[in-house]
Amino acid sequence: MNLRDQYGIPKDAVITIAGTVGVGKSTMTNALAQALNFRTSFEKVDTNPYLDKFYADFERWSFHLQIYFLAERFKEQKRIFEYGGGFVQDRSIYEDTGIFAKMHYEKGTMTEVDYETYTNLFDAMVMTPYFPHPDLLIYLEGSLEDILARIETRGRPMEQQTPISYWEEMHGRYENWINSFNTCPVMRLNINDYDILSNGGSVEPIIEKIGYFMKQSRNLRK
Ligand SMILES: Nc1ncnc2c1ncn2[C@@H]1O[C@H](COP(=O)(O)OP(=O)(O)O)[C@@H](O)[C@H]1O
Ligand SMILES: Nc1ncnc2c1ncn2[C@H]1C[C@H](O)[C@@H](COP(=O)(O)O)O1
Repeated sequence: MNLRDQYGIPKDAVITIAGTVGVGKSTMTNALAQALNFRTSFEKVDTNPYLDKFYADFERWSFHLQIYFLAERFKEQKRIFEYGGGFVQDRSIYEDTGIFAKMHYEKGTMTEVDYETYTNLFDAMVMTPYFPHPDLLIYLEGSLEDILARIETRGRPMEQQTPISYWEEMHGRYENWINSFNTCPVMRLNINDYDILSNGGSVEPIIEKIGYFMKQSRNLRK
C-alpha cells in the first residue's frame, strides 16, 4: 500500500507549506509530493522580474513585487482547482499579506496608499467564500541561527546581501502570525525534529502526522 493510502490522506488534498525564507519549504514540498504522488506548486524565483530589484530598493519595488506574487499565486490556485487537488504548495498565499506586505508597510518601505490598494485587492480575491483554502498548512519553524545558516548555504546573492536585521524581523513576525492564524488547520514542524535529506532520513513520520491532522480537521468539519 502507498503511504498516502496507508495514512488516509485523501487524493484531492491540498497541503501548503509555510515558513520564513530559507527554512526548508521547497525541500519539504518536493519530498512530500514525491511520497504522496502529488503535484507541486512552486514560487518561481529565477524568473521573477522584480525580486532582484526589490532587494536592491525595497521602497521602489515592494508594491510591484506584491502584485506580481499575488497574480502568480492566484494563477497557481486556479491550476490546483482545475486539477481537482492532489497538490503540495510551496508557500501559502496568506504569508504575502500577513508577513511581507504588512512588514514593508509597517517598516516604511511600502506607502499607506499602496498597502491599502494591495490589501483591498487581496481581500477581494482571496478572503471570499469562493476561494478554496488548503486542507492543511504545514508550518516549518526553526531558530534564527539555523535559518540564517540555510540562507547562506543556499547562496542567493540578493538574500545574502540583505542585512540580518531583515531576517530577524521576519522571523519574529512569523511567530506572531502563526499563533493567530486560523484560516485553515495548521500542523507545526520544527526543523530539528525531522530528517528528510540524509541517507537514513525518512518522510514517513511526517506523512503519518499529516494523516492524523487531516482526520481530525475533517471530523471537525462534519
Ligand atoms: N531538512 C533539511 N536539512 C538540512 N538542510 C535543509 C533541509 N531542508 C532544506 N535545507 C537546505 O536549506 C536551504 C533552504 O531550503 P529551501 O527548501 O530552499 O527553503 P525555502 O524554500 O523555505 O526558502 C537549502 O540549501 C536546502 O538544501
Ligand atoms: N510576498 C513576498 N514579498 C516579498 N518577498 C517575497 C514574497 N514572497 C516571497 N518572497 C521572496 C523571499 C525569497 O527571497 C524569495 C523566495 O522565497 P522562499 O521563502 O525562499 O521560497 O521570494
